[in-house]
Amino acid sequence: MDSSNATQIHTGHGTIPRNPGTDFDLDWALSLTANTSAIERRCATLPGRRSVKKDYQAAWLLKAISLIDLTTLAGDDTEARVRRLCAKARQPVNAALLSQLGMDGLTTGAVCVYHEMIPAAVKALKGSGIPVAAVSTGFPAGLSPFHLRVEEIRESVKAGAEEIDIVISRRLVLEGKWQELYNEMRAFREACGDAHVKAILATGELGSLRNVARASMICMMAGADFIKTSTGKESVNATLPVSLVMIRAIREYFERTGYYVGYKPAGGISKAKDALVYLSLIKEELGDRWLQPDLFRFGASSLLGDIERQLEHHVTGAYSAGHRHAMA
Ligand SMILES: O=C[C@H](O)COP(=O)(O)O
Repeated sequence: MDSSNATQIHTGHGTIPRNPGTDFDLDWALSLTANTSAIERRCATLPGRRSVKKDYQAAWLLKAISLIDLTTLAGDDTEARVRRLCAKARQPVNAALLSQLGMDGLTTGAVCVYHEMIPAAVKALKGSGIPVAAVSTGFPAGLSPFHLRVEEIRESVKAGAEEIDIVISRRLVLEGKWQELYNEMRAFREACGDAHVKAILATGELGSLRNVARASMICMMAGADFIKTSTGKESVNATLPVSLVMIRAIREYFERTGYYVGYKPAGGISKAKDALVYLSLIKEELGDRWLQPDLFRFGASSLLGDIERQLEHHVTGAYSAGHRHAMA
């Protein structure tokens, strides 16, 4: 494997090497299995656990905001909608509330749009440091001609996207064509150049958790910077069992290669309490280092609204409790 593409990723949390990928290793990929009932048992315990402590809930909700790829992926997207979304990414929560919480300057992790909307997003985010992510390669089905899918990546990078969310060919997983999947992912990664590539597996269409584990590993071997569950357009999108399988594949890849790969659950995550469960899962399975925007994102179009409502309740609750205390 030529690792000349390997670069350092500089973040506010230190420098990590970008995943250059490894040689194709079929035995390794096929050694991954998934015990569905053990995975479901593990996931069932998560919502009741307290890795993300209740007392610190507001802080965790603020952390969740910093990890959102704020998304609009609709056929009727307009530049005006994208501009509004970018304004929200720059200032995700009411400024007075942020100030009360001591979090002036908080932004979302990125804004995620279709190719046509990249220029509007780049312009609206100028100077903010918030990257534009573009979905690509014939998103969401990924069934356009291969050379056009590769070209779409190049065009999106040229237009200013710093992150590219590609979709894999699900049929390659369903037909067990692992070498072809590796080659496809490798080509997508190369077309991205310096832009970070997130590999969307569309897990709801892969047939089994074992396929999810193997597809995760193949994409990481081929140089994915992130693996992502879903497009948001499948009938089943991000779930906890799928997340556990993908996260454990990330851990195994890290333990064997020393390379960090990020994780992005996406699709249908719209409640603050669900976001906290995902953060618990990451904290327990991968550790705090993965709870930074360079290694974790939520792909979500409506999560921010619920987090904002919960934060408002929290602050109002804290103030009224303080008020009661002061008047007693
Ligand atoms: O990648 C992001 C997803 O498409 C967003 O899905 P959502 O609209 O269900 O939050």
